[in-house]
Amino acid sequence: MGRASIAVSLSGVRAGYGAAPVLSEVDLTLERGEFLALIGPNGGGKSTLLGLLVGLLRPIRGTVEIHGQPPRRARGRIGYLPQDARLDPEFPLTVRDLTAMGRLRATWLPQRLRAADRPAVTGALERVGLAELAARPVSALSTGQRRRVLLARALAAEPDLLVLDEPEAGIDADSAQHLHRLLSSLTGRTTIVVASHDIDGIASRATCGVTVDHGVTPWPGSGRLVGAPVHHDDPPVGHVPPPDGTAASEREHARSTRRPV
Ligand SMILES: Nc1ncnc2c1ncn2[C@@H]1O[C@H](COP(=O)(O)OP(=O)(O)OP(=O)(O)O)[C@@H](O)[C@H]1O
Repeated sequence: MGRASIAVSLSGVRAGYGAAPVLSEVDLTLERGEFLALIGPNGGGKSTLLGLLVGLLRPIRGTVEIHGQPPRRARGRIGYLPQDARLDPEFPLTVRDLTAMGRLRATWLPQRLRAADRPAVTGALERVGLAELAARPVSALSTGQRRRVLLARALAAEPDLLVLDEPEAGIDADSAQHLHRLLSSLTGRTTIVVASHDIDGIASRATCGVTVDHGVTPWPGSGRLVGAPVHHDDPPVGHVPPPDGTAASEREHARSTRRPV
């Protein structure tokens, strides 16, 4: 694997919000088109890791690169679904408006949507099954529908890297099935990083995975992910199921109590 095919690279990363780091010694390399699942306990650092990828958080130590650039410079290539997006209910924004924000560049200058942006917006709404609600105010949506619009916003960017923080949260069973199919259809073309507690759904569809618990531990078969640099004779990208176990909650617990190696 050459440098050009590397989408995400974290090397010797330590990150957090205060004196004690949340994440330490994180090395992780992801090839273009791979679908990486992050699982782990509450507070383990999944959102923190995603924040590093999208440039919301800078590492205390180490480097983070997206397509060879610092994340802030690569922002135009990243679509991000945050876990906790605050939407002002008083702000008169339609479903289409919010989705279209995914097309805007990261700048404070006023911008107009170009005609060429419209198909991407319409396509993103169709992909999340909200085309019929395009003209509805966001304030009139259910929690799950709002989540799906935010996913549409991330998709509308037509990103090289899609970063999703618990996309399954609050959505119904049909929408979850839809989401699984969507992620499978993007795999191989778009690099995907998803933090999820949906081990049997989303995480089982990933091509590789790590448990995040103040460090990262690759799932069996995903060893290539940890430790840069990556070499040409690495095994090909393939589906890597989450470790076996019994009930999903037990599996989650087993993983969440495992320490980084
Ligand atoms: N903005 C912040 N300021 C201070 N501490 C924070 C902040 N965001 C997260 N933390 C702390 O960092 C740690 C990791 O949080 P993070 O949200 O990354 O975990 P997570 O694995 O995504 O958890 P969950 O599964 O609950 O979403 C937690 O102890 C949390 O309290």
